[in-house]
Amino acid sequence: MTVTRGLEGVVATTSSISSIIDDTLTYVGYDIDDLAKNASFEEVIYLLWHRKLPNAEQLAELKQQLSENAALPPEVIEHFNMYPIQKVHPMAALRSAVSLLGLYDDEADVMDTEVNYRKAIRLQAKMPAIVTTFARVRKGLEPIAPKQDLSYAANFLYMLTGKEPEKIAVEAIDKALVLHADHELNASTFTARVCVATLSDIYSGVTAAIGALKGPLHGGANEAVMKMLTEIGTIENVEPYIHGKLENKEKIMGFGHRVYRKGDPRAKHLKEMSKKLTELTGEPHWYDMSVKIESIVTGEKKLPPNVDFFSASVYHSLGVDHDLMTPIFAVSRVSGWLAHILEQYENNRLIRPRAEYTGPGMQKYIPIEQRG
Ligand SMILES: CC(=O)SCCNC(=O)CCNC(=O)[C@H](O)C(C)(C)COP(=O)(O)OP(=O)(O)OC[C@H]1O[C@@H](n2cnc3c(N)ncnc32)[C@H](O)[C@@H]1OP(=O)(O)O
Ligand SMILES: O=C([O-])CC(=O)C(=O)O
Repeated sequence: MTVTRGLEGVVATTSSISSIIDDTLTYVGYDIDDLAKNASFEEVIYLLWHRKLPNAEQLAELKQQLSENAALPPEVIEHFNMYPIQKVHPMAALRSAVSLLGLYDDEADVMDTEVNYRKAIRLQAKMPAIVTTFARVRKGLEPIAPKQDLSYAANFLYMLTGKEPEKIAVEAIDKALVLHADHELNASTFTARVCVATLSDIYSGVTAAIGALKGPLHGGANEAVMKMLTEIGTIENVEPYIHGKLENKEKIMGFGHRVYRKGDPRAKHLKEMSKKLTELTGEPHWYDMSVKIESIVTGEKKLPPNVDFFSASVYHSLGVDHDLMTPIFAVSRVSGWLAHILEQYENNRLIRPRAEYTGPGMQKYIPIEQRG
């Protein structure tokens, strides 16, 4: 048996959703740079789910479906009061809430292409309300119902703050959602596909994927980057802090990638946004510190920043609580998970690799009274 640890380089499926070839990321053949500049998140959802950009009518229909389905069932809102919400990480709350949503969807276990598409809309639509309701309830604030006439990104900010968001904030969130929407067979997407390849339901697949995204080696890295920036505190402290970590063989969060070698094409967009937003908020030190960290880590370890590195200072500048950074990633990535889940159902085969056994050889059962 040949063991490929971490399945590095293993091609486990075909997919027509997104590709990473020679450090270029495309969604259905559209370069991420093109989409980041021009597309709205709703257009990207449509693209990932239908493999084509929507025309005006199709986009309007999707937007309407998303806003009609954006509100949470009262049972899901109430459940946030049923556990020690102050101690719970929002990713754990999101994971549980998505699982709970499945209990209130009469079609949760219906395996039919059209029904699965309807479930995808319902789930995508509700993700912002889950995150923002949790964020408000834990502060003792009333949840805010979604507004029908707002875009997906604007509604997220509106439900979070209760105020009509500024244009620049909406544009920043919208672009971040576009940039995070899909990424070939990353760990959380693979998790979703493994789960539904048993012909389990969409809610189970997305619940499992949220669990995988939560870890700091994957989506959880953006929150870890902000924690690092906060610990560093000043530009003068960057060098001793980063050198200390590298000397201790500790990882610098937000750097490195399993697939990209020269660099993550999404990072430059977030870097640009970080510069602009940190200047606007009068806190340019977050950007300056990030750039200095980047120059040390790329210089000494040859590791470029990934999507999570500059997104930390972007979200911080938008006033987002630091532990909501990974949930925002999930609000975007659920579009990719759902595209992959639907693709998996279309041409399913159980995903079941092998393990090379390294435990003891054949042993004979020993009755408990004879064991040492
Ligand atoms: C959305 C996303 O998921 S993007 C990734 C987000 N995750 C992070 O930012 C966490 C930090 N980065 C990492 O842990 C890794 O680079 C990963 C998990 C992204 C990729 O991991 P892998 O492909 O398995 O690489 P692996 O962890 O084996 O690292 C290879 C070598 O580079 C080093 N390395 C990799 N990333 C880093 C880092 N961020 N800081 C310092 N060294 C690093 C490792 O220590 C290892 O060195 P060694 O060969 O001397 O032991
Ligand atoms: O592809 C990966 O391994 C991780 C990543 O960048 C993502 O999921 O966006």
